[in-house]
Amino acid sequence: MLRSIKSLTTSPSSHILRRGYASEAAPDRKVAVLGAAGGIGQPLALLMKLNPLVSSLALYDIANTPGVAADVSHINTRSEVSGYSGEAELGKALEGADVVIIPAGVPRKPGMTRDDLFNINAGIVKGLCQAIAKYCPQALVNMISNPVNSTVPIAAEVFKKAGTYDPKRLFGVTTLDVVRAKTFYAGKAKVPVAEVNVPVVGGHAGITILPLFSQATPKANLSDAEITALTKRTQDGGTEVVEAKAGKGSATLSMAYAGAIFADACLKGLNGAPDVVECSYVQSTITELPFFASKVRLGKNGVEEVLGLGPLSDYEKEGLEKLKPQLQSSIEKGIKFANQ
Ligand SMILES: NC(=O)c1ccc[n+]([C@@H]2O[C@H](COP(=O)([O-])OP(=O)(O)OC[C@H]3O[C@@H](n4cnc5c(N)ncnc54)[C@H](O)[C@@H]3O)[C@@H](O)[C@H]2O)c1
Ligand SMILES: O=C(O)C[C@H](O)C(=O)O
Repeated sequence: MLRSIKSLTTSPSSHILRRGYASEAAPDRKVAVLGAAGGIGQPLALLMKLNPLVSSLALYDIANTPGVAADVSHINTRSEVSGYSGEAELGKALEGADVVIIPAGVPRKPGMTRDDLFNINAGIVKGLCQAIAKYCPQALVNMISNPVNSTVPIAAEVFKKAGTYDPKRLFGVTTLDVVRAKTFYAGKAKVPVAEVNVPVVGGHAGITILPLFSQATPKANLSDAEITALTKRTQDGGTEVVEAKAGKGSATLSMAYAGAIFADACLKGLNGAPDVVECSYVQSTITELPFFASKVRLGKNGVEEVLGLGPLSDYEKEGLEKLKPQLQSSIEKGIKFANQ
């Protein structure tokens, strides 16, 4: 380990703990972030450092981790922060992890699809998952690296080969689609954004992202044209950011926020909190596709229940049929790669 930094301000008498912000009764939980020095990794490390459910935060990247770890470690919250740099330290970063979050890999540039990242990111994800199978096979894996529609099937195949696959413990992080759908819906429906709920199902690329605005709450009387526009904006949300960043990467800050929400839900589930439900891309039987994003109930073992789609509008039924061939082919591509 290049550097192990203990936060100096996490003694039981610290201000935050005295205020009860971090429950002293919360069990110890280790979270590892792989790709922690990147555009998502850094703000995600910050947000996980702020999470009182985390007792140990391991930050891993192929380079530049010590600086990020030193910086984050000075924040006076519960978790102890350790930085790990380079493959030789990956095992230490992973040992004992309850949740592993993976934002490692290259982001899109304008004109690229997420699938254009496959050639580089598939190999990165495969290597990281082999290490997870070896060092923390029980961990809940939160896959952020794109193309998520393929990287999750790759992870599943790697774990199967290693004999450690548990479909309840593997998640594609699609929370950013939900975050976007909520924001865009609130703006259009003129309802308080904090009260909005919108399930987003399918996958995480273009038309495979299917927001179910017919189930959105609070209810609003939006026209078909408005629903179509909201759906398209949610599906193209990633591209909107890639174009605005003009070659400097894709969503990082909103993704870190979304990743932190999803990891927090995983931790709450592990700790036995009731009714923890988030959308995620998981092994699924609710359609004929082997992986599919939908609402998932989280618990002590990861996925407790994959919830059904609920009633769909005709527009959403059409969207569901359209996305299936594309999602199926991304899944097959991932499986084929992992078994090469
Ligand atoms: N799921 C989603 O909703 C979502 C949203 C945004 C971005 N993403 C994806 O997240 C990934 C990361 O995006 P970013 O903007 O943070 O990119 P980035 O280039 O800023 O950071 C990626 C980091 O990964 C590291 N890395 C590369 N290979 C590694 C390896 N083998 N082990 C550990 N770390 C490694 C790099 O050193 C870098 O620090 C991209 O694939 C992007 O498409 C997904
Ligand atoms: O769009 C991208 O390439 C990154 C991410 O998947 C997103 O939805 O923002």
